[in-house]
Parts: sequence; structure tokens; C-alpha cells
Amino acid sequence: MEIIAVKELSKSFEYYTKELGVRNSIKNLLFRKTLIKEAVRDISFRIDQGEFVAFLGPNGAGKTTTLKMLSGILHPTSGSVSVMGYNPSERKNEFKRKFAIVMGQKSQLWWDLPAIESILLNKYIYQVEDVAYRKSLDELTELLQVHHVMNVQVRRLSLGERMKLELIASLIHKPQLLFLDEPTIGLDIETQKKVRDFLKYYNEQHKTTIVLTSHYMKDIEDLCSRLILISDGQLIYDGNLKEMNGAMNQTKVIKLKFTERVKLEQLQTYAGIRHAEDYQATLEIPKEQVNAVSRELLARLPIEDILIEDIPVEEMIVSMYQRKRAQ
Ligand SMILES: Nc1ncnc2c1ncn2[C@@H]1O[C@H](COP(=O)(O)OP(=O)(O)OP(=O)(O)O)[C@@H](O)[C@H]1O
Repeated sequence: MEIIAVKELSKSFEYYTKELGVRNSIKNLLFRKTLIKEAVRDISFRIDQGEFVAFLGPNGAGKTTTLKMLSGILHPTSGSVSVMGYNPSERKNEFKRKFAIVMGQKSQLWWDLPAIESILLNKYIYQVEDVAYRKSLDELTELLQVHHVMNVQVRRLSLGERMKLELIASLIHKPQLLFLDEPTIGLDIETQKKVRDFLKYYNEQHKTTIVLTSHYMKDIEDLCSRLILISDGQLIYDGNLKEMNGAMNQTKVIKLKFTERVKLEQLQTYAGIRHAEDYQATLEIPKEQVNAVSRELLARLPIEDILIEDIPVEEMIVSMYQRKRAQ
């Protein structure tokens, strides 16, 4: 079932530049120059129920602007958006009850109160019935293991604890759609993993559609089967992570560790040296040559360890952004 349908969506902002100084301020008042920023340009995509989609782009690509249009905070300049059958711009209460937004950098919890108070407030705002509320709360606190901090003032919580409670507050009404903006930002590795495990389980269990933006590639690789990439307001890729791997990864990386110091000249017969220093080297080799080159390396050099890997997802994505800029 289709949850989000975005068609030829664009958003432009009008803004003004302001020069410094009193004289310029007066000049600006009289002859203000209007500039137009096309933050989102003609993008189209569809997302089905239960999908866990990464929505990525470099800084200023238009991600927040798009998410704001999907949640009804901003009106599109042109094009259409349908979310769960609603036009988000109409901001119907019924629509607002069906989705949630979690922002890693912005809290929705009352700072001076225990989180349970904010969660309870959401129960009333979203009109969740007592039995459903109890069930949701028990499930979420159990999964996230936060019983012991429910009654602690939010300002006293660690970042990880707060993030988990943000998730509970957002999911207490069982939204069909969840927008997650940098949910693991600033968290330690162990807590990042716990949050990821929770999101994976929750998505599978409840078929909640999740749209995630994150700068951590581990979030994307572990959670999202599909990737929507935007750059400079335009859609540059929409597809499976594995397919992108196949299409982009025409080369593999060979990481070598040596038992003795190896000179650069000994490696120079191979094109694609990414890095070489004394006891280690990294080469980038076309896929079809990997077997032959590995055999030759093992025969010719004092190798302690050899590792053959795909190009990291992060690098593939960055090279997609670069390709787009070069067009
Ligand atoms: N109200 C506004 N007025 C003028 N320009 C704006 C406005 N809001 C956003 N922009 C511009 O639109 C572009 C896209 O912004 P947006 O916040 O959507 O990017 P983003 O992909 O979310 O970036 P980031 O990862 O840095 O948060 C940026 O160049 C930004 O400066």
C-alpha cells in the first residue's frame, strides 16, 4: 500500500540580502533585491507501507525542506504530495495523528519534567485509549530498557536516555509513518546500536513506514534497503542499496598487511594505489582483475594479511554527489 506519493515537487524561497552599514540599510529598505532559492526542484518518488527508506543528501540539499512539505509544515511551490491519502498542507488533525517526527537535535520532551509527563501529554493530544496506551508504553519501555529513567527530570538524562524517551513519546500513539532526522547523532557506539536494533525490530513488528536521514552510514547500511539521494534540490538516485553497490562498484579495494617493509616501487606495477606505507597498502582494482592481482600479490610480496572489500557505501554516495555537481 502506498503511504507517500510525491510528484514533480518543488519549493522555492524568496529571500533578501542585507549589506552592512546604516547607509546600506536605508538603501536596502528602498531598493531591496529579491533572490530566489530553489531548495527542491521537481522531485518525484513513492514509498510503500512498511518501507525503511534512507533520505540522504549533502548539507543544503533540500532534505529538511522536503520533510517539512511531507509533514505539512511548508506548502509546495508546485507539484503534489500525498501522505497516507492526505494533502499534508491541509494539516487535518486526523492526518497529524498518523505520523510522528523525531529529531536528534531537537527535543519534544519538557525539559524540566520527567519524560513520563510528556508521554502522558502525547497520550491526551493523540487521544490514545488507556489500554492501548498501557500496552504501547510497556512494550516501548521494555524494548528500550528505560524503566529506571521514566520519572527522572529530562534535563538530568544522558543523551542516549533522552533519545530513547523521545522515541517512546513519538511512538506512543502508534503512528503509521515516522520521520527520523539524525536519531543517533552524538550517541556512543553501544547506544547507537541499541537504537538501531530497536528501530529495526519496531519497523518489522509494526510495519511502520520509516523515512530516515542520517549522516552515519552504519544507520543506513543496517536499517535501510532503499536509498533516496538528493543533491542541490534534485533527486539523483532512488533505489536499492545493493543495486547501487552493483552499479557503482566496478572496483574493489584490496587491503594488504606485510610481514616486512615494502617499498612503493614494488607496488607501482599496480594502478590504483590508494595508500601505501611501509607495512601496509590499499589498492583499488577493477572487479574482474581482483583474483589475478591477489594471486600475484601473494606470490610476489611478503603478505601477512589480505582483505578484499567493496568500496564503502559512504564513498559511493559521495562520488554520486560529485558526479551530480560535475554535470
Ligand atoms: N526559509 C528559507 N529561506 C531561504 N532559503 C532557505 C530557507 N530554508 C532553506 N533554505 C535554503 O534551501 C536549501 C535547502 O535547505 P534544507 O534545510 O532543506 O537542506 P538540508 O538538506 O536539510 O541540509 P542540512 O543537511 O544542512 O540540514 C539551503 O540552501 C537553504 O539555505
